[in-house]
Amino acid sequence: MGSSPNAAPHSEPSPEPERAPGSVPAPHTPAGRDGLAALLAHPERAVVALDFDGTLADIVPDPEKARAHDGAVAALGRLVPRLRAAAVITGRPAALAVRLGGFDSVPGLDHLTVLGHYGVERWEAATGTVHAPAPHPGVAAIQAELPGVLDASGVWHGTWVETAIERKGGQAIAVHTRRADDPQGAFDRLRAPLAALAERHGLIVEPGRYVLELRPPGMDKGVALAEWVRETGASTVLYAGDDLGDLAAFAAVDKLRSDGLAGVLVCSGSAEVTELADRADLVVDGPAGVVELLGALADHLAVR
Ligand SMILES: O=P(O)(O)OC[C@H]1O[C@H](O[C@H]2O[C@H](CO)[C@@H](O)[C@H](O)[C@H]2O)[C@H](O)[C@@H](O)[C@@H]1O
Repeated sequence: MGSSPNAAPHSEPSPEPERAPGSVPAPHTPAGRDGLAALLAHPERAVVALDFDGTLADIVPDPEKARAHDGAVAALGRLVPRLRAAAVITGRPAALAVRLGGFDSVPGLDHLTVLGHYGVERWEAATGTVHAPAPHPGVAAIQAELPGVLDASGVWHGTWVETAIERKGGQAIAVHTRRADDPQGAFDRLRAPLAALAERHGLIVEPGRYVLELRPPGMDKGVALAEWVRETGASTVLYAGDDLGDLAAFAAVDKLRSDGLAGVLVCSGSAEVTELADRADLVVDGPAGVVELLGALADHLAVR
């Protein structure tokens, strides 16, 4: 997709990773192979962090209808008890990710952490509670102005504007173009006016898969991941993501590796986003491939 977050679909299949012994797919980089070897040798020192939409959940036109891919929660339930810790790091509100993912009250996931809104919110399975800061005042101001800005863009007509807006618990607001007649054209046309709107109210625009999210600055998945890994005391980290918002987490893993930790970067591959595949140690075939990887890790660790 080059510099655009949403590439034109193509028909090339995702690369099929080689299989390491025990049928865990093998990373194609030396650093990734070292990271995987460290995870398999000492899972009690390893943590796994995963993005939600596009990584644990298939992309669907209506954000409310996203659900964890079949087998994702079961695979996590088998893998996570063998690790030091696990987290889901998502742009979604933490409680919504928990509901859509079905992560609560799952055997094996009783110590899962969900970091929502790119790390601003935190949900712990152990307590079932969410910690969230007070909303940035700019979000409410933008909510009031946004329908007018979208109407003026001419991308949607009438009530369709409302289907484009995702009100994210007052902490951020997302504009989706996937259901517009021309999703990429709408995305391109809205980018500048939404950037201007965000700037007027002290927010930033986070571009994603046919989505432009207006959210407060100061936190990203890289900061969230690095802080959480430090907190766990882990010496190995595996991170899996699919979208531009995950690049900060990829950069954090690179930095942790330069500090001496072992790491594995997994791309949940899609035709819509190619930037992560270029930087990953391992590319798998979307959420189905992620679930297969989690299951293979769990199987391997079960027979150790
Ligand atoms: O960090 P993530 O868990 O990947 O969340 C990022 C955004 O994902 C969601 O939008 C994406 O998934 C939708 C459902 O499949 C899809 O309709 C949309 O086109 C995708 O961009 C979510 O709705 C956003 O709020 C998240 O910020």
